Amino acid sequence: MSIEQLAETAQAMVAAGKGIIAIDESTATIAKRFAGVGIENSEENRRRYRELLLTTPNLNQYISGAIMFDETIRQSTSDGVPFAKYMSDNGMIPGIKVDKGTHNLAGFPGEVVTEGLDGLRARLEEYYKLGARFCKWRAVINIGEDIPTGTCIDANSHALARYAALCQEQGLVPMVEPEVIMDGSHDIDECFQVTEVVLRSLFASLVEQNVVLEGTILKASMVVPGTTSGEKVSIEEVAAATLQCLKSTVPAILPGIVFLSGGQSDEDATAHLNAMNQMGPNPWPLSFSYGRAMQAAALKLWSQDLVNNFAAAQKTVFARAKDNGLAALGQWKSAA
Ligand SMILES: O=P(O)(O)OC[C@H]1O[C@](O)(COP(=O)(O)O)[C@@H](O)[C@@H]1O
Repeated sequence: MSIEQLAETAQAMVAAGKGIIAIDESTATIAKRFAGVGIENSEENRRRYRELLLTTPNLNQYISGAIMFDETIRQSTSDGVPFAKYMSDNGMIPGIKVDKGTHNLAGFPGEVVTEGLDGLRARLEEYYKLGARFCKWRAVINIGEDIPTGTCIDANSHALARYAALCQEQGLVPMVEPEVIMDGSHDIDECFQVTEVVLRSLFASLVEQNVVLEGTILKASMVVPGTTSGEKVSIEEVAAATLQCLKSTVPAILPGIVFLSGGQSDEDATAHLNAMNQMGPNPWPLSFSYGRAMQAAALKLWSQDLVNNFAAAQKTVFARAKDNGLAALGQWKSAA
C-alpha cells in the first residue's frame, strides 16, 4: 500500500461536509447505552441496532465512514450482506476499533493506559481482508489532583504511535484518539494545558515511530471545562480555545481532524464544530466522529418500539448526520 493510497483514504474520511459515525462501542459500553433506554443487550439487538444506523437512507450524503467494533464487522444486514460490504457498496469507508480498552496504569492511581498491541499485526491483516480501510485506537487521559502525569501521557502516546505505524504497514489509515476526559472539576484553562501537552507528546511519538502524517487522522477532544467545575463558557469560547490548542500542536500536513462528542449534548457538539469552521480558514478540515452525539436521539426513539420505530429512528440519524455535515462546513443554523 502506497503512501498516496493511505493519504487518499484519509482525505476521503474528511471530505467536505462529511464526517464519521462512531458505532464502535465495546460490548460493555453498548450494554450501558442499551440499559439507559431499557433495551436488552443481546447479540441480535446489537446487530439490528447497528443495521439501523448503517442502512439509514442517504447516510452517505453526510457520512464518509463508520467505526465498527470487532463483533459488528463480522455481522451482516438482515439480507445477509456483511456490514463492511454494505458500506463500501454505498460509498462509505469501513473502519474498525482495534484497541482492547483501557487498563489501570500500574503504579499510577487514577490513570489508565490502552492495551491491544500484542498480536495487533495479525489482527490488522484480518481486518483488512474483512474490508476495513481505517482503524481507531482511543487513549484516555483523566484530569484530577496531580494527574495526568507525564508517565501516563508518554505511555499512551507511545502505544498510539506503535499502533499507528502497524496500521500503515498493513495499508490501514490510523485514527489516533487521545481523549482528554471531561469529568472533573478542572476549568477550561486546565483542559487547554493538558490537551496541549498530550497533543505535543502524541505528535512527537508519531514522528519518532516513522508514522506518515499524510496518512493519519486525529480524533480530538474539545477544550471544555470539567463537567463539575460550574464554569460557564460560550460556544465561541470553546471553539476558540480548541482551535488555538490544535493550531499550536497539530502539524498542518495532517489530512484532517475529527472530534469526539465526549458526553456533550447533541446541540453543543454540533454548535462547537460549526463555530470552529466559521472561524476558519483552518489548516485542516475539521469534522466529526461522534458516537453519542450522532446516536442518542435515535437510540431513545428506537427503544420505545423496536419494530415500528425503526424507520423513524433512521430519520433521526439522518437529521443528526445532516446537522453535523453542515457544521463541518460552518453552515449549520440552530433551530432554537
Ligand atoms: O469505551 P469504548 O467502548 O471503547 O467506547 C468509547 C467510545 O468513545 C468514542 O471514541 C467517542 O464517542 P463519543 O462521541 O460518544 O464520546 C467512540 O468512538 C467509542 O464508541
